[in-house]
Amino acid sequence: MAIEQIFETLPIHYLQHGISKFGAVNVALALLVIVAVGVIADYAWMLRLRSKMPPGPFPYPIIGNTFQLPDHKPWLYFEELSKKYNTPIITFWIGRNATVWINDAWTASELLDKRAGIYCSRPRMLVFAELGAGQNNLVNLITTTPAQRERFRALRKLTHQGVGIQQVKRYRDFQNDESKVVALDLLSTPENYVAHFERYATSVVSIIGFGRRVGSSDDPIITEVIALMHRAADLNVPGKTFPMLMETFPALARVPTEYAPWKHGMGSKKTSHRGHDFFYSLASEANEKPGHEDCYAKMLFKEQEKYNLQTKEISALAGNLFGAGSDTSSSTLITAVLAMRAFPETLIPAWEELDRVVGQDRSPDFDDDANLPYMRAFVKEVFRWRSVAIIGGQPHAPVQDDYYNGYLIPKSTWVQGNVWAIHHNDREFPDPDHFNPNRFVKNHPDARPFPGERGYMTFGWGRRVCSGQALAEQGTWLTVARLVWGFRIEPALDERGQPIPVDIFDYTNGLNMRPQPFKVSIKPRNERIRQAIVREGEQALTDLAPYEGETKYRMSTFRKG
Ligand code: HEM
Repeated sequence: MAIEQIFETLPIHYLQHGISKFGAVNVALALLVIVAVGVIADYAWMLRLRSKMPPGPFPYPIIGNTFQLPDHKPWLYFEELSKKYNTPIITFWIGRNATVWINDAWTASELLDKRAGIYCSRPRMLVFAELGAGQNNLVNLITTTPAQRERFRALRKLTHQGVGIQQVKRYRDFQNDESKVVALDLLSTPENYVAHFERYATSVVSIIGFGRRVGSSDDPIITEVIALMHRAADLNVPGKTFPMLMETFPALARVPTEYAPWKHGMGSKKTSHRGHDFFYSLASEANEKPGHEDCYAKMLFKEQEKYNLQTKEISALAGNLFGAGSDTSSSTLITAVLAMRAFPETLIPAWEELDRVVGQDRSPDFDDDANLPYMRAFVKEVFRWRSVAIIGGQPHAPVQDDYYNGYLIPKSTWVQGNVWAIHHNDREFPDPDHFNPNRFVKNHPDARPFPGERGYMTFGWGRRVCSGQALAEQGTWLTVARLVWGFRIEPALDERGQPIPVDIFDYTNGLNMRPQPFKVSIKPRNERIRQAIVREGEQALTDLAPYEGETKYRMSTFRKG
């Protein structure tokens, strides 16, 4: 803390006065001594803290370990460090901030689930929160004081009124219809499978939020909003380049955005927290439009007075549907296609089960879930194999000092669950890069103990566990089951007729990761199934007609300020 305080308490007029009285050289020397003493005191504080915290690489003054971070995929590096220090939790200094990385399922469960009351907060996050979605957005909300905790409970309750476990059952009809449209679209333009998944995921949350479906991949909600979410996910990976380097040098965040290229446009007053005004406008537009009385935006306005909701809060709650629920769900579906392409042997038992239980004249429905245990295991393995939120989303932070195995984890420390390492531990998941649904088949020899009933930690932990988990799980199950039931996912061929290989490690470097574009052949399994897909898809489009509509707002207009 010492250094920041020195700079903050050094008003410029004292400096001018000092220079005229003692001369520039003397003042410069005095300043140097003050800075040196400050740095030494600060470093002593860091090292003292380090001696009590979980092990990790030795930090340097001011910069900590920041410059030891790799250029890409830091989760692999933290997994390695955990092995090197032979401990499930390690400490890594981002500048002068100690961050703790949990690399093991049992430790994550012990700290983040069992001690959920302690690890329920978020740390101060400069890039993701203060310059990004806002520290007061539910996803980033700090909950150290009783007032903050009360606000957190209110915002979380409102979110659950939109996408809680009970609520999302109401959405099954249109979610199912949108998923049938995906299958229909895959018949005509299979090469655009990524766009179809993005449209599906965005449309589902848009109907929930605003009573309006997204019928085309050219809809600005996709071309502008989702593009922005991708950018945000890419910029928010711990790293030694800007903008994340501002976490190491927080003073740089104070420079006005127009003079600070390192901020990558973040924190601009004109855009007021990443398009907030845009989401508020979308919500109030939906609120004023007659019909779809049960959409989330209308509920927020109805509850505005009771919960004293501010404009920014309405905006953030509405925007979170897209921010948290669209890229995540579509990336998971892309991963499912990669798994199906790379591990075709896993489809044979799935087809056997689907043909036996569902048949070929209709696609699987929510009611079939209980009778399709292998399909359920298949989807769980999709969530485990390449989890989209690869570092568990935003960090947690303890609301008080805590001890684990004798190590101190100080209040407000940045605590991150390394989902990559957790889901790649040989002890729980032998041969972890092998896509193997049998790991989740009850009593199968490939199944291993894992904390919690789900068998994976893809949706986070404790009080901050993903609010949209039920929605994402039911939609992913249904769409993956429909894909497996309906299609052969096989190698695409190059111009010489040779199969084009895929690389199961070639993923993006984002906070939410997805496979890099890959080519694949997607064809209906047979004519009978093709006809069922057409019939169901066309009916779904008719049933979805009441949700057709346009918004007059464009995010680009707001962002130009
Ligand atoms: C496959 C899809 C999804 C995945 C893998 C996912 C994963 C996550 C993860 C890992 C977190 C952080 C949890 C933690 O801090 O412990 C999170 C938080 C959150 N997610 Fe999701 N998510 C998905 C879909 C959704 C959807 C569809 C919605 C809503 C429509 C949603 C809304 C949220 C919200 C509001 C939070 C913040 C919770 C808080 O801080 O209290 N997510 N999600």
